[in-house]
Amino acid sequence: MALSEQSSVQGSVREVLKEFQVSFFAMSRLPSFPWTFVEKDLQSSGSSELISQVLKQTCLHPLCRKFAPSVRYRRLFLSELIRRLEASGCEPLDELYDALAEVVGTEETTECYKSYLLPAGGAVSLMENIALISEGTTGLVTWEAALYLAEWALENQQVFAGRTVLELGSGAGLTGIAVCRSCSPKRFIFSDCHCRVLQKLRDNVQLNGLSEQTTPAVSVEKLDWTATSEEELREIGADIIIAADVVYDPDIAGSLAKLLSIVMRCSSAEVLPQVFVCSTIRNLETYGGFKQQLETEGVGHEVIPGPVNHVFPYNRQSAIELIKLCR
Ligand SMILES: C[S@@+](CC[C@H](N)C(=O)[O-])C[C@H]1O[C@@H](n2cnc3c(N)ncnc32)[C@H](O)[C@@H]1O
Repeated sequence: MALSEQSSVQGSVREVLKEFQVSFFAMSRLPSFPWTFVEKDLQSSGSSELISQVLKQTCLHPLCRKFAPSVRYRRLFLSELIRRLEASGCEPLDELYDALAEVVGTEETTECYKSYLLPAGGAVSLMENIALISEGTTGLVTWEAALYLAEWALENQQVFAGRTVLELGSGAGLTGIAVCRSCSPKRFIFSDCHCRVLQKLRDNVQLNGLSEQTTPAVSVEKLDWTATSEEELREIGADIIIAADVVYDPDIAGSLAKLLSIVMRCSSAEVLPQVFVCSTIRNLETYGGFKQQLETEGVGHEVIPGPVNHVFPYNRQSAIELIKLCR
C-alpha cells in the first residue's frame, strides 16, 4: 500500500474509533455506530485488531471505570461486537468475553452515567435516569435541544464570555456545564423547579468540579416560571438567559412566555438580557402557541442559524429551532 493511502486509512480508523467512543459514552442508539466500516475492516484484514481497539476506547477506557454507561447498554454493545466478530470468522478475542462476563455479573440500576466529550478535551459526565420520564419529570435526562444549544454555544463563545448567565429548566445540566467549561462566563446560575431535578443538577454540577468558589462561580437555584417575581429576576441580574427544550407542554409554555415577557419588559434597553430559547418542535400547535403568546406580550423573536460542527451525537433529522427574543 502506498504511504499516502496507508496514512489516510489510519486517519479513517482514528475517526471511526473516535465516533465509537463519542457515541458509546453518550449511550447513542447502537444502529447509529459506524458498523459498515468495522465489517469491511474485518473482511479485508481478517484480524480482530479493530474490535480490540474499539473495546479499549469504550468498555475498557478509564472513563468507563469512573462513569459507566448503563449495565444494559454495555451488555448490548458488547454482544453486538461479539456478534460482528463471530460473523466475520476472525479469531475470537478473550478480552471481549471477559468484558461481557463482568457486565453480566453487574446489577442493573435505574440511573447511569452519560459522558459528552468536548472538542477541547475532557467530557461533561452526568448522572442521568435511564427512563426518559420518571418521578413525574422530564428533567432527569439530557434532551436533544440541550445538545444543539451546547454545540451552538461552543461556536459562539463570545456571547457568554465574562457574562452572568441564567439557565431556565436546566434539567440534568448538560448545556450549562458545557457553557461553563468552554465559554468562560463570569457567573452561571442553573435553575429548575422540580426537587428531584434540582438534587440531580446539584450532584452533576459538583461532579463536574463546579461551585460558588470556581471560575465561573456557579449556583443552582429553585426557579419556578409560574412563581418568579420581577424582583427575583432583577436580583439575578443575568446578561444572558438560555433555555433548552422547555416548550413541550401548552400549560407550562404559557407561564414561560409570561416570565420571558417580564424579563424583556423590566429591563432598560441598555441592560436588556439576550434571551435564547432552543426547542425541539414536536407539536406545531404547542410551539406556535408559545410564539403567539410571546407576540401577544409584545415580545418578538428571530431564528438563529444552528451550529455547523457536529460535536455531540444526536438525531440530526429532529426539528430543532433556536430563537433569540427581541422587543
Ligand atoms: C424537557 S426538560 C429539559 C431539560 C434540559 N434543559 C434539557 O434540554 O435536557 C424540561 C425541564 O423544564 C423544567 N420545568 C418544567 N416546568 C417548569 C417550571 N414551571 N419552572 C421551572 N422549570 C420547569 C423541568 O423540571 C425539566 O427539567
